[in-house]
Amino acid sequence: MSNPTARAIVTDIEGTTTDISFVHKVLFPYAHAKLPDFLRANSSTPAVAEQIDAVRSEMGEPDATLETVIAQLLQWIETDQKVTPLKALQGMVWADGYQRGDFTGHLYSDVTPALRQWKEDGKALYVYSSGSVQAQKLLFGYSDEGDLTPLFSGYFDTHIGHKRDADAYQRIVAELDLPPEAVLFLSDVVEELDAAKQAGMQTLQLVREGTQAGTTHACVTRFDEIAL
Ligand SMILES: CSCCC(=O)C(=O)COP(=O)(O)O
Ligand SMILES: [Mg+2]
Repeated sequence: MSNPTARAIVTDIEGTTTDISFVHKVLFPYAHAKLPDFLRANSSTPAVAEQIDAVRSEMGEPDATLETVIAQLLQWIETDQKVTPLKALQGMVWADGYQRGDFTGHLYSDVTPALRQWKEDGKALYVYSSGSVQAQKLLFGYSDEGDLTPLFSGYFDTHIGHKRDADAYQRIVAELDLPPEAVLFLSDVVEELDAAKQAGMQTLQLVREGTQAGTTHACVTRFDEIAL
């Protein structure tokens, strides 16, 4: 599989670099367990208070109590909602877990060698995930393979737009200051790849165990099948 014109690679995390089950069986349960006490203890810290207010706005309930906000956040975690303030708060809670060594960021074994090779070959590497930029930096900074953050030139989360929305990819390409066809987007989710393709980007679907191949995007099962 060859994309010789790609000058930058933007990668998704969950289902692409990282096992979905690490996100759903380690990260989400950790956030579910720790978030309530974290919020009760830190609700007046400005960075936390800002996100609590953003949750109230998303709920359309500006006067919601902290306990109502907590109940809403837990329900969003249970149903895997990609709501920006939830993602910001999850990142804050996971920081403690990574720093204490409760877990490391899972990466498939083919990911790190490929990232290192692409970087050495002069490709610029970026991440685009629904997880917050803080959460992305934590996952790669405290990964199974050590700190990989020096490999990346930048990170994008839902502040740039939602992953199934072509506008988000247009904004990413504008920030990279490259023509869209020079940027390759890697993801396991067809709707995300469709949106990136609509924005003019190259696309490649990762079909990891447990995910399904789409119809219109080229597919690989591992990063070492991608020749750039
Ligand atoms: C950044 S690690 C946490 C992953 C996460 O919270 C998430 O929602 C995964 O979304 P993705 O866009 O990487 O599929
Ligand atoms: Mg994914």
